[in-house]
Amino acid sequence: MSIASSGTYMIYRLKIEKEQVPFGDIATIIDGGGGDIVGIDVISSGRSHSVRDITVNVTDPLDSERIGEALQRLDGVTVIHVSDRTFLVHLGGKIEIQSKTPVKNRDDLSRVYTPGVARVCMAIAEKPDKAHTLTIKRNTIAVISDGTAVLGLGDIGPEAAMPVMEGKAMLFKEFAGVDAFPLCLDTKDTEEIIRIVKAVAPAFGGINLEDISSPRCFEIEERLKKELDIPVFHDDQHGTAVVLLAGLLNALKITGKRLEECKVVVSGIGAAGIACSKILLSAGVRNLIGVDRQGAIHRNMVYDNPQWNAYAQMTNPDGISGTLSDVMEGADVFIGVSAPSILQVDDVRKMAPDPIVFAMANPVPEIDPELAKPYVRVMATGRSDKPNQINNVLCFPGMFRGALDCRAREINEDMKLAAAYAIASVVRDDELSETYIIPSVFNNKVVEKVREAVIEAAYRTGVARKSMPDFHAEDVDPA
Ligand SMILES: NC(=O)C1=CN([C@@H]2O[C@H](COP(=O)(O)OP(=O)(O)OC[C@H]3O[C@@H](n4cnc5c(N)ncnc54)[C@H](O)[C@@H]3O)[C@@H](O)[C@H]2O)C=CC1
Ligand SMILES: CC(=O)C(=O)O
Ligand SMILES: [Mg+2]
Repeated sequence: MSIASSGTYMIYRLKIEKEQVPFGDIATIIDGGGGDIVGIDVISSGRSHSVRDITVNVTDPLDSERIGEALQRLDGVTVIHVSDRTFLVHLGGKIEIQSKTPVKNRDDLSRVYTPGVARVCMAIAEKPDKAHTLTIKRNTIAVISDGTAVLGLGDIGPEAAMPVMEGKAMLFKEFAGVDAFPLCLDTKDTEEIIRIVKAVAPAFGGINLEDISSPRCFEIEERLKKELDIPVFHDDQHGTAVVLLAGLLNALKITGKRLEECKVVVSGIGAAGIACSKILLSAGVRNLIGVDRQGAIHRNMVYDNPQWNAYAQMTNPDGISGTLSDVMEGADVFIGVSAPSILQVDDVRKMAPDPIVFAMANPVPEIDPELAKPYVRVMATGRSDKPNQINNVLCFPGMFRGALDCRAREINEDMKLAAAYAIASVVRDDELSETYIIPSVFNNKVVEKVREAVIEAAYRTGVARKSMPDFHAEDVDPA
């Protein structure tokens, strides 16, 4: 299974000599090279030649190169250029800033900027809390990364991380109306990241940390949570954990097992793996074994990573050691947040009856779902081109929508658990099946239900700063 196995659209702009080349020859080359023609647009047509854009779906980037080369070799065809629709959508970035009010004349100018703006500044200077209503803080969060654990691509640096962070920002806006601004930092230093985030925090109503590698991500999040009065949420930890729990609650309804009696193996004890393990323990799992590169994490070892020492105390009650393959014996549930293709079919075959496999590494899962399918009862991945997509996008838009709407000072454990149950509840019992345990990211009930559950939990736990009765009134009265 490759990064692009869902297919990508390539556009070949060809100059075709009409007398020399029947279109069938071009179609044969594309078809033989593994491409599907999905569109033909005539760009210009003269007496002797035409220029056409041929849009082709290819599953492997290497196929697209081979098709281009084969077309170039065809007498009477000139390949003018080849473009990749995925790259085209990234040209100049994917988001922009827009004004909410026009600036057409002197009167507009004097209200949005000086001198009028000065009165608003002074109102905030006298009562800093007004920043929540009179600035973008009310609806804007920062998506912050240092580019060290980007998807499953690893430490690819801040510039290369930007397309993912811009993508997250789009999803916040599209799904929940939250304005999100991507900030990729050119430092891996924990203290410097904390200092920078604190310094930019006045402009934002929340901080979404993204793709920061472990174990630094834990300290960065913990410190920022303590030192800031706005929600700080490391999405790879908690967003993933919330959606995983939602999916597992529904999968267990199908297999008829209880969390308390399941043996759960978690592969990859990094940011996502530790948070997934913690949420499962707080939801009732007792027998959970974490496995990383050197095998099962257990309490008879002392690890350099302090997170693992704490982890060993909370998990693996029988102190089992061994490889991933060893601990898969009799497991009811496998959760993968580690690396591509590390789970073998034989490991799945060793699992207890009705096994549940969530292979969530992106973009390539721990096991190809097609290979695992004959042996698992419920299979899920992080991918949008397969059934049961377990992806944190089901959580973070609604989570921040709710947190901003009640002006929560933090996102706590109750809010996360509430979000998980809310996501699970979107799939009704009469809809539930092996291939439908988790709602689609396009199901608009998800954000609504997560928002409501998060707000309710925020009030219940005393972290909401808007008073309940004023809640809707203030939405229409920004002063
Ligand atoms: N589907 C989803 O919503 C999400 C998926 N992920 C995916 O989970 C994976 C991990 O992400 P993070 O926790 O943020 O990264 P991380 O870098 O914090 O943790 C990864 C962990 O996996 C371990 N690991 C690497 N290769 C391994 C192997 N061969 N066997 C066992 N353990 C191995 C590493 O040592 C590390 O502890 C990535 O592929 C990421 O794309 C992460 C967040 C959300
Ligand atoms: C989905 C996501 O946040 C990740 O793979 O890192
Ligand atoms: Mg991420």
